Amino acid sequence: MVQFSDISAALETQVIELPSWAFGNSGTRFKVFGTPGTPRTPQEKIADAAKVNEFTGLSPKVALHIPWDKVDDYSELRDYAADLGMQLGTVNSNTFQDDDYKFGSLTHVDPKIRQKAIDHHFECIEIMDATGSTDLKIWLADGTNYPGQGDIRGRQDRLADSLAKIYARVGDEQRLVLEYKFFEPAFYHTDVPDWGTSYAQVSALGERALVCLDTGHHAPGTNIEFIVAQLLRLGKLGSFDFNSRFYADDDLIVGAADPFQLFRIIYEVIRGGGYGPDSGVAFMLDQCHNVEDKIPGQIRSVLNVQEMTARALLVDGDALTAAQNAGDVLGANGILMDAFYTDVRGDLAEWRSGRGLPADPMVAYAASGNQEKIAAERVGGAQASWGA
Ligand SMILES: O=C[C@H](O)[C@H](O)[C@H](O)[C@H](O)CO
Ligand SMILES: [Zn+2]
Ligand SMILES: [Zn+2]
Repeated sequence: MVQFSDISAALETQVIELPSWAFGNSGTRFKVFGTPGTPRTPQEKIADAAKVNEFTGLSPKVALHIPWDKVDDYSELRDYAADLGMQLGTVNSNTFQDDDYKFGSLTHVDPKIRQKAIDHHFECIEIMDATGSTDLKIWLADGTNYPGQGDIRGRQDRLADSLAKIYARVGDEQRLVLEYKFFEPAFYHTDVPDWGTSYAQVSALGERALVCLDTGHHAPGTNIEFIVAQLLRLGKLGSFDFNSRFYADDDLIVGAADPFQLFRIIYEVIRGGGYGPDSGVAFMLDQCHNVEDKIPGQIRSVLNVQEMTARALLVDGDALTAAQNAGDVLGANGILMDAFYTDVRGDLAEWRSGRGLPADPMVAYAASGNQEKIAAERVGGAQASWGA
């Protein structure tokens, strides 16, 4: 039986990267709600991410989205973050909000439009050089809405060519992660719809090109942990965009909709060697808090990942392997379920207290008065939101 004390050290190394855009206003096509205290600048987003790290000790890294986090001096932004104990992480490109990309970006039939999209990624790589970021994350809205609208094969060939040009500029200490998504905003075909396509495209590039798995980007019923196991086996899982969903790409708090799925995913990460500081697998959140306050929403999120990580680390691997090899169906399932049903919240609270962190970060943050403080201070100016 694995005890909590056996996994305590493994929990020390967990790093969950926060998305700067989760602190801005986001919403749906129906409405983007404003919230008192929402940041107006990349600096205020980073300050909010630092608050999450202050109360959880889990999130010393914040991902940027370009141009949403555009500033004049990125090394200055790096220093600003460092003063708050934060590192600037993954740089997310954006080729989904420019009129020129209506019919595609890296897949567009017009070489001028493709070059414009490629140049945007060159700009992102220059930003990475200034921020010290290692990962360039590419998610493409590219796709079509009607059969016949686009040449699926031709678009794949143009995508491969564009990615090769971008990859050639990626530094030796840097990586390119390609995110897939089975639909939206395209509703007939998406050019990078599944792990197989992302794998095929990044494998053609080289060893520093990897797959990004967003947990909200699969068809209902998809066994995501199987994809995790396979990509780890192939050495091509670069990063996660963690969130949860009831229906589509809802970008809800990770673990909120299906904590058992999160547990199963993280179990396969651990089993496949994808957990730990040298695993090369980045844990990032990709969420939007449409109705709940954003800082506590992010605190809740990183705690959910930590909790399911602790439960997955409690799986008695030896006993499980023995039961699997013995064909003991219910025994094997029972061993995994025992870990999942182990309530680790008390142990985690003690674990935090032992490290100078609040036993219950949600309660501590609510009592800190920070939410009221930023609501009072951040008046005037435009609140940050998707698209701005
Ligand atoms: O659905 C879009 C993807 O999840 C991307 O990761 C995107 O960049 C992110 O959601 C912010 O819009
Ligand atoms: Zn994503
Ligand atoms: Zn998404």
